[in-house]
Amino acid sequence: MSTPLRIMAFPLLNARYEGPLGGLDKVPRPFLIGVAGGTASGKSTVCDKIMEQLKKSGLEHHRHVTIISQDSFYRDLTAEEHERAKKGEHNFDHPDSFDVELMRRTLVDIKAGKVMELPMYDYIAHKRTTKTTVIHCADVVLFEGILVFYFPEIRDLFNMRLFVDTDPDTRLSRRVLRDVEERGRSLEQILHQYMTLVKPAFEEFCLPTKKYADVIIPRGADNIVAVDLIVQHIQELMRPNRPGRRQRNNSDSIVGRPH
Ligand SMILES: Nc1ncnc2c1ncn2[C@@H]1O[C@H](COP(=O)(O)OP(=O)(O)O)[C@@H](O)[C@H]1O
Ligand SMILES: O=c1ccn([C@@H]2O[C@H](COP(=O)(O)O)[C@@H](O)[C@H]2O)c(=O)[nH]1
Repeated sequence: MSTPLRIMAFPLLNARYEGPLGGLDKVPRPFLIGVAGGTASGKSTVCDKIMEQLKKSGLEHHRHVTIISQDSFYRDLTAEEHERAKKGEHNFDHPDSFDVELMRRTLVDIKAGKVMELPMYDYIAHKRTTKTTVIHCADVVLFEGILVFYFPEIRDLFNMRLFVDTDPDTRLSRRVLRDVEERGRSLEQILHQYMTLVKPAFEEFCLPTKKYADVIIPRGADNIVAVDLIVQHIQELMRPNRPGRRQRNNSDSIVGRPH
């Protein structure tokens, strides 16, 4: 049995939910950022960079930042599915692989300021682990995953949407190295899963969601300029008593947006 998600307590006194960018003078806290992109595009690395830079800023503007992964919301596998997964034949890249309602409720609770404990995912065992990430008093929550923009009920919860756009050959070579080193896969299994399931699902379900991004980050974490601009923008939005703060307009963008 995999570990269920747990809510530890009810809303914090200072938490509030105000919808995208709140009212004219308030920014929602936590500020929820969706980070999508293909497998091994650098989503986690970009999130780490954003978190590092937000935390680095002076004490006065110190931010509590948490990163969570869509992989915590994979549905539990049946024994038969688990056997297929071990051979690289279960489709973890299809939207049906995720428990979308659980994902939605969890994000709504996070936005409402509830203290949440989310299990981390074990890619070797193909299930959630007993290791958890606790979300508590976060100013910024980054939610990363291949299909975080695919489901409208999830997509609409984000205050900012980033898409990490990395060349497919680069992604495949990174995935091979990572899955051999960290996820206990053989080269044959990685390539078989990639060609039959991962690549077709990327083209059908993930790539079309790029159009929902506020910012597209070419080359991922190598793109220092894009990461710096994003961090500056978040800092500016979250600056207390910022004059003239206005509501988010869906046509707003920071670095660029798709056509
Ligand atoms: N800019 C980069 N240069 C070199 N290696 C990178 C870069 N970004 C990510 N990686 C490596 O590629 C692999 C996948 O990166 P990761 O950030 O985990 O991607 P994702 O979260 O999209 O799957 C990891 O092993 C990571 O260390
Ligand atoms: O048990 C599992 C769960 C997921 N995968 C693969 O992982 C990637 C998503 O993770 P990234 O960090 O974004 O690469 C997805 O493409 C799945 O194919 C898996 O192999 N096994």
